[in-house]
Amino acid sequence: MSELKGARTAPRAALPMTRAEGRPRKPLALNLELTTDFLVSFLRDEVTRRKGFDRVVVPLSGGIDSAVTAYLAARAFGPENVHALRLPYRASDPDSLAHAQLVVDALGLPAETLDITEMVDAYARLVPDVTPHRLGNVMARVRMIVAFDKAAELGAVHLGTGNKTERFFGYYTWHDVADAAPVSPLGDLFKTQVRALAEHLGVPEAVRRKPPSADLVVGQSDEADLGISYERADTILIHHLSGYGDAYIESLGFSAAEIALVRGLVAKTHWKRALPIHAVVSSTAIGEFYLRPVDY
Ligand SMILES: Nc1ncnc2c1ncn2[C@@H]1O[C@H](COP(=O)(O)OP(=O)(O)OC[C@H]2O[C@@H]([n+]3cccc(C(=O)O)c3)[C@H](O)[C@@H]2O)[C@@H](O)[C@H]1O
Ligand SMILES: Nc1ncnc2c1ncn2[C@@H]1O[C@H](COP(=O)(O)OP(=O)(O)OP(=O)(O)O)[C@@H](O)[C@H]1O
Ligand SMILES: [Mg+2]
Repeated sequence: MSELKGARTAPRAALPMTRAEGRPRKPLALNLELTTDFLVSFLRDEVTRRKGFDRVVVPLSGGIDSAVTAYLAARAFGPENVHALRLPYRASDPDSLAHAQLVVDALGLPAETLDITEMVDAYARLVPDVTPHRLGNVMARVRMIVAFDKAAELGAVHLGTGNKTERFFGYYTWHDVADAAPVSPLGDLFKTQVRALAEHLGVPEAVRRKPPSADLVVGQSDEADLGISYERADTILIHHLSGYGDAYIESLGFSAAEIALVRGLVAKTHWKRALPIHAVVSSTAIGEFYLRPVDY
């Protein structure tokens, strides 16, 4: 894997084609072996070589994104160095715990369950009219607090699990456990690519087959919230991002309403993909004049 050592960008052969290279026939297809090698190498490079940690915490929900993250981490650091953290709330789907356990057992990970109900409900008592949507965001951010503290206890960093589809749709809680993580391996993979990778890595079928859910509000599912399936959304999204116009995307079998939905979700969430903004009042402003993007 020497050609991958130190690389932050996957070799070209792992990436789908862009418009400039001709019409992609299967634009979401990945070289799964090469992508796996790259992501394992990326994790070692970012966590160990650049940051000096050899253990990670993976908040494990029983869903496919955190399962794939755990599988990659187990290859990168060895299962004994991947601490699986299950963080149920009292209203969480019981399957979430059971499916997380399947991953723990399959990989042989050290695992821990910390119930976040008291933390979340303590806040809910302060704000009795809090809506389910807002309380869901509180849960997601409470998980972030716990993941950082667990990482501090273990001398580790926690891994983010966000994928590219949810990042482009702004379908996550800003600065939550999946977003505000030091290192994230899946952020440039569409959800359907994460599914393909999950099969390639041998993630248990029960985890791969169930409908994606944030599990923050009872009965919630990603595709119902978004109003479109990931299969259809990803194909529209990759063509939109590669510069194809509506007429061409419609010719692939998508409706004007679906295309408008996808374009609209991307357009209204640019702010979420950016870092918090600081006023600039000097010639020594961080990120403007003081540019040191990588710590060595
Ligand atoms: N234009 C703008 N520029 C800068 N900041 C802006 C802003 N608009 C809102 N904000 C701020 O951001 C807040 C809203 O954003 P945010 O707090 O993220 O919350 P919001 O976008 O309202 O909700 C997050 C959505 O993601 C879903 N989710 C969350 C976590 C995980 C998953 C999953 O798939 O697992 C899904 C969740 O169910 C919910 O539907 C506002 O309250 C405001 O403080
Ligand atoms: N109950 C939980 N325990 C531990 N971590 C959780 C829990 N719920 C959510 N998380 C963390 O938040 C992340 C975001 O949730 P999300 O639902 O997007 O991903 P997922 O559950 O792994 O996959 P899917 O999208 O298929 O449900 C998870 O990947 C996980 O890291
Ligand atoms: Mg989930």
